[in-house]
Amino acid sequence: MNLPDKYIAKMKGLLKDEYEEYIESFNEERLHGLRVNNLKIDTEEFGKIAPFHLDKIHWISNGYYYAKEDLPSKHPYYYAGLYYLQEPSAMTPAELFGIEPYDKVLDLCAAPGGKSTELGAKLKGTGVLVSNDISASRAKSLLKNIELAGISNSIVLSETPEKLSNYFPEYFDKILIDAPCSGEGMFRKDNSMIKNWSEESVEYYSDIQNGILPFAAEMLKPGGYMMYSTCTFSPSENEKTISKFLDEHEDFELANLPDFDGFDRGKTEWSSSDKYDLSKTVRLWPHKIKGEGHFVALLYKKESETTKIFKKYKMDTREKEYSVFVDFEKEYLNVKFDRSRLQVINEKLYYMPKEIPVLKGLRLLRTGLYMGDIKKNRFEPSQAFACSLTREQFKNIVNLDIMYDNVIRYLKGETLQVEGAKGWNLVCTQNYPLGFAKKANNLLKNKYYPGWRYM
Ligand SMILES: C[S@@+](CC[C@H](N)C(=O)[O-])C[C@H]1O[C@@H](n2cnc3c(N)ncnc32)[C@H](O)[C@@H]1O
Repeated sequence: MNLPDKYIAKMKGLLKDEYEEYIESFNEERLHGLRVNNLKIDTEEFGKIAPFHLDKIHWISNGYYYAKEDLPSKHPYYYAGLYYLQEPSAMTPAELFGIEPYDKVLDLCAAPGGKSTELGAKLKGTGVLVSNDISASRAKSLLKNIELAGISNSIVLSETPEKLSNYFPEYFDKILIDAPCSGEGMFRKDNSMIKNWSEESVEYYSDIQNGILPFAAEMLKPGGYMMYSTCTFSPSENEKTISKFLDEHEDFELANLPDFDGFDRGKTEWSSSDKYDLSKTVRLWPHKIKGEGHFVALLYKKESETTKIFKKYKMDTREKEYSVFVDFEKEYLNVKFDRSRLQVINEKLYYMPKEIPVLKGLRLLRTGLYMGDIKKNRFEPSQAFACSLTREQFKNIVNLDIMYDNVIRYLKGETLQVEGAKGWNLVCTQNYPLGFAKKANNLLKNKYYPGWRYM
């Protein structure tokens, strides 16, 4: 491991007696983590059906370590959205945040969606999840992961925090800032992070973090919580960022995070003042826990009267614009969608979250669930819609046995010759939805989204 001399000197200074243990942790194999998507399947049930070598991650209720040779990204259950592959320590912020159904949640630096997909699962289809990333290309993978996970109540954006703050004043109950950082905690997992490291890069990221936090604060309701996390060790990006923020925001205070075996705490002596008890924050070290490096802080915005109002989004779609969907619903669905949330935009039908602000002028990748396309005489359901459904919600099912190659053939976009009712079918494996197909004559026409095909 070729660590920069200046980095070694800095870590020796921070860790003192513990430095040798830290360095030895680089000789250990990196760990592989998988987080079960509880929107689709219960954690214990997944443990029973998954053909992987699983070991529970002790501080993550739905997290498992898997063996490298399991290749879970190649398994059809991955395509059914049953889990997300994520480094174990990176699961910590969403696990500790205390998201509750009906919360309005913002994930400000969200791509590619490791934490957003869990925040969405914890909302259980209620409230609203706004997932944003400043990088338009990274926001595209974020959208895919949100759709694959079956999260239906989300807005996906690619904006600056400053611009967002004009649209969502004191709107959110909870905001996660998983900040861009110098990535020191990922050195063992990703060698390229080492090459990009310099003392200047630490200062560069610290400036960005200090720039993001005040805008996040403006979007949080009084009485709401803001979580700040990084995957780096440097105090300038962790304790010092938090103490600087608290110096400038007297309406905020640090909230305590729980303790688990192997957790270390943040250090007040590593911040720029002794005014705040940084031991309420959490530090994860690769020599103390089976995971990489992470820092997590929880901030509480004190209660006060909110004076901020946001301009409400008004639905402006009349039933006749989506009448083809109503026919589709009668013929194929066992659920009825709330008419007041259906919105047609450019011949696409969306199921919108409730009580959202006007979004005009923002770089939007998705508002709500993209259900499908309104064609002249018919409705064409989308891949995202298939991912949001359970087997019970659709009338015609083609259930492919996981043991046979028809599952992979379907995911590759091939036409199958299998039994099925005429018209639209929800294709599942072991009753977990994968996508749509349309039965005509004796063939099952494959409607799996071409951009997501199995490679
Ligand atoms: C640590 S990564 C986020 C990882 C993500 N939360 C996950 O769990 O998959 C930080 C992200 O912040 C984004 N970013 C950088 N500067 C930003 C800014 N000023 N506003 C919003 N996002 C920003 C980057 O594009 C990057 O995707």
